[in-house]
Amino acid sequence: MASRAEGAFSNRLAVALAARRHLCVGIDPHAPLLDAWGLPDDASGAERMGREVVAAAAGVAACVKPQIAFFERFGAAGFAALERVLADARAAGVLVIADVKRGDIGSSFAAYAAAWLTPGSPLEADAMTVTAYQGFGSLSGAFDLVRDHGKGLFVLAATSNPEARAVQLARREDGRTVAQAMVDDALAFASPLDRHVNSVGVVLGATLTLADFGIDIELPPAKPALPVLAPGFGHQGARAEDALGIFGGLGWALLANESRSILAEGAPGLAGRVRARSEAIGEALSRG
Ligand SMILES: O=C(O)c1cc(=O)[nH]c(=O)n1[C@@H]1O[C@H](COP(=O)(O)O)[C@@H](O)[C@H]1O
Repeated sequence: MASRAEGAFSNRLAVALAARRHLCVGIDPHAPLLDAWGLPDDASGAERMGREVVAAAAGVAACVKPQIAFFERFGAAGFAALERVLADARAAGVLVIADVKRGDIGSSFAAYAAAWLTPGSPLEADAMTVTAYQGFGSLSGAFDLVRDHGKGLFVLAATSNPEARAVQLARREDGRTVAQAMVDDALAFASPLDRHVNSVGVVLGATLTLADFGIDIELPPAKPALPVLAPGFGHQGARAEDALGIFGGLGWALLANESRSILAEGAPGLAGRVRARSEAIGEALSRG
C-alpha cells in the first residue's frame, strides 16, 4: 500500500512531471461541445464526456480538471454526474483538480474544502482551485486536509482573462502586485508530505508572461517546486512551443491546461489528441 506521502497529490504529481506529463485535460462540457460529440445537453451528456476524457487521460496526461460550472448548471443531476466522473478518475488513478474556484471567510471556506478534499467525500478530488480575494489566511480551513491527507490547492494569481489585470496588477501597501503576493504566499506554504513539488500552487494564465504581471520568482525555483496550473493553451491562444518563454524556470512543475482545443473535434480520435497534446507540451518543456 502506498505510504501517506507517496499517495499525496504533490508526490503523485511529481511522478507524472518526472515522466514529462504536463498536460491537464479540461473537462468542460459546454453545450456546443456536447452537440459536437452527439451528446444531449444534460447531465447524462456531461457525464459521458467526463468519463471519456478520464479514460483518454489515464497514464497519458498529468491530470484532468473538471470545470464545476458545466455540471452545476444541471443542478443535483449534474453533481451526481460529476461524482461518477470523479469515481472513474479515482479508480483509474487519474489526478483530479476540481476547478471550483472557492473562497470565503474561514469557516465557510472550510466547508468548501471539506466537500472537495475530504477522503471519502462524494465529490473528493485531489486538489481544488481557490480564490484568496478574502486573504490567503482565509484558506486555512483547507490546510489540515492538505498536510494530513495530501491534498492540493491552486490559488488564482494571474488569470488568463484580460479583465483580471486591473485587480491582479494592483499594488498592495508593501509594493508587491496582488499576483506576486499570491505566488509568495503559495511558495511559503509547507507540508511535511511534500518532496519535490509543493502542495499549494498557483494559477498563472498562459496568455501573458510573468513579467506582464510583475511576477518575479527567484530561480531556480525553491524546493519543493511551485506547481503552476496554466490555462490559456489551445483555444485561448497560447502555444505549447511558447511555454518556456512564458514560464521560464517554472516550467518543471507546469500543468498546461487545454479544454476546448482537445474536446471540440468530438469523441472520435480523443485519445490520440490527448496523447499528441501531452507529447507536444512535454517536449516543449524538456528543452528548458
Ligand atoms: O482556474 C482555471 O482553470 C482557469 C483560470 C484562468 O485564468 N483561465 C481559465 O481559462 N481557467 C479555466 O481553464 C479552462 C480553459 O478552457 P479552454 O479555454 O477551453 O482551454 C476553463 O475551465 C476556465 O474556467
